[in-house]
Amino acid sequence: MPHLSLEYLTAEWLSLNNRFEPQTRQFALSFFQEHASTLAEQFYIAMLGDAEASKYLSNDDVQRRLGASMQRWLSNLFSSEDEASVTKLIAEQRKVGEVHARIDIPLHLVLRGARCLKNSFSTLSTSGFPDQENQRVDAIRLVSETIDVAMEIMGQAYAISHDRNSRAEEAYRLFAITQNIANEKDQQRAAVLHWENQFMFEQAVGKSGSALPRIQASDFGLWFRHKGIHAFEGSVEATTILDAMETIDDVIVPLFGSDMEQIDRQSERVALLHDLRDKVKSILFHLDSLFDQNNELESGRDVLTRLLNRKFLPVVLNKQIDQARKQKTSFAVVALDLDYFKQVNDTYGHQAGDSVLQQLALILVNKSRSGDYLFRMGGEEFLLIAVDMDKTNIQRLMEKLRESVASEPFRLPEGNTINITISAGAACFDGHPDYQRLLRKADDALYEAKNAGRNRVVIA
Ligand SMILES: Nc1nc2c(ncn2[C@@H]2O[C@H](COP(=O)(O)OP(=O)(O)OP(=O)(O)O)[C@@H](O)[C@H]2O)c(=O)[nH]1
Repeated sequence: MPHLSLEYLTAEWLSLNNRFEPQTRQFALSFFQEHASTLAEQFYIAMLGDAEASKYLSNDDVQRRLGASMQRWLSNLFSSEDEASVTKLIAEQRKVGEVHARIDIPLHLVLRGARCLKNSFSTLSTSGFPDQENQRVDAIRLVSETIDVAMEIMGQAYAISHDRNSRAEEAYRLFAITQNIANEKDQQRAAVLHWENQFMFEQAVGKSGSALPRIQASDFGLWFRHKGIHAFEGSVEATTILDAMETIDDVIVPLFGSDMEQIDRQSERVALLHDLRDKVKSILFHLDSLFDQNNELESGRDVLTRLLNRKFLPVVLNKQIDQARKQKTSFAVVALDLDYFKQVNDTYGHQAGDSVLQQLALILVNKSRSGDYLFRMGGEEFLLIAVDMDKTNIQRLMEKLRESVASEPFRLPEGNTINITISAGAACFDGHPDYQRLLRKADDALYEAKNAGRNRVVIA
């Protein structure tokens, strides 16, 4: 999509400004400064009335900052006069459009917000020019046209980013299941059977309902709910597998529960086990079919470590945010970085450094769960997205990773071994829709861990 050039937009915005008297612009400016909190409040009430819009505004942090950011945005719109500040203003509108696309706010909601602001201005400004109706009409036109120009620029940046995200999302859907498809299929089949075995054993030794393992929380369950479901999105088989898992966990397993005495007649117990086995068979059958349909897809990974590269990070994070919101769960983002890695390269050579990176990737894969995501962000920086994770568990997981790395002798190509440590910083999803914030918090926590002496973990 071609961009309207910056020069063209700047000239248009300046000519819009010049069509109005300086005191009209001044009026708009002081009006917005004076009424910022009332406007934010009205805006908030109007948007919360819309179920779709409210989910983008319900986060406490968004709510707290809304008034201030709206005031800043409006003040800038009416205080920028010369060419340099208008150019800066245009860049700001583009950035806002990109943020909206990143957090996937539908464009019509942004336009609705703008309409709400224009409407509030024309209603509230009646007292500003009691005797001069013409000036009030002028001010309304200025405010309306300025907000429209801002929306136009935001909208264009939004569309460009959104197109890019959609393409990445589609590519990711194809990519997600294609990392060695035969392997993945075998691994996930084995994970289903492992859960079934575990369940059979535990119920045979007399464990009751709540203590019995649930398939949705098993390795397979996590993998399917977080990765498989995106890869196979829209297919009937995927829905059938999700339904089968739900029936197992919510209907069949509880019958093995504290009411076991009531189903202690052998025949009822056997019938229940048959039901369970049928559901597991159905999961395996549909899983095979999903893999078979998708076995010709391409893959794309970091060449050195075979971890994900950062290309799909935005898609994965947006999907996790969406899922966490819908299912009221949380997840964590962990930034990991090797300590003093430069010394390894300087002392033992680049090839030795490469081998350390590969061994580290292997440890991270082995110590995380198959539903988690591991990225190599570049150089010696890694990122883990730990699904279904809260603050207590992430602390435990990070310590486990840190200790595993510290205690592992890393083999170098020459045959000798060295010890390496990592530092890590984590942030848990707190309901805020913008994943960049989460990445920033994890990075800040990592920075803190480095500053505190390295070989340690910090949670934001
Ligand atoms: N062998 C190898 N080295 C890499 C690769 N990518 C980045 N590096 C090296 O990683 C090193 C990173 O150094 P720094 O950023 O100073 O970090 P550090 O030495 O680990 O120090 P701290 O992170 O502060 O503990 C540099 O020497 C890079 O050349 C790679 O793919 N292979």
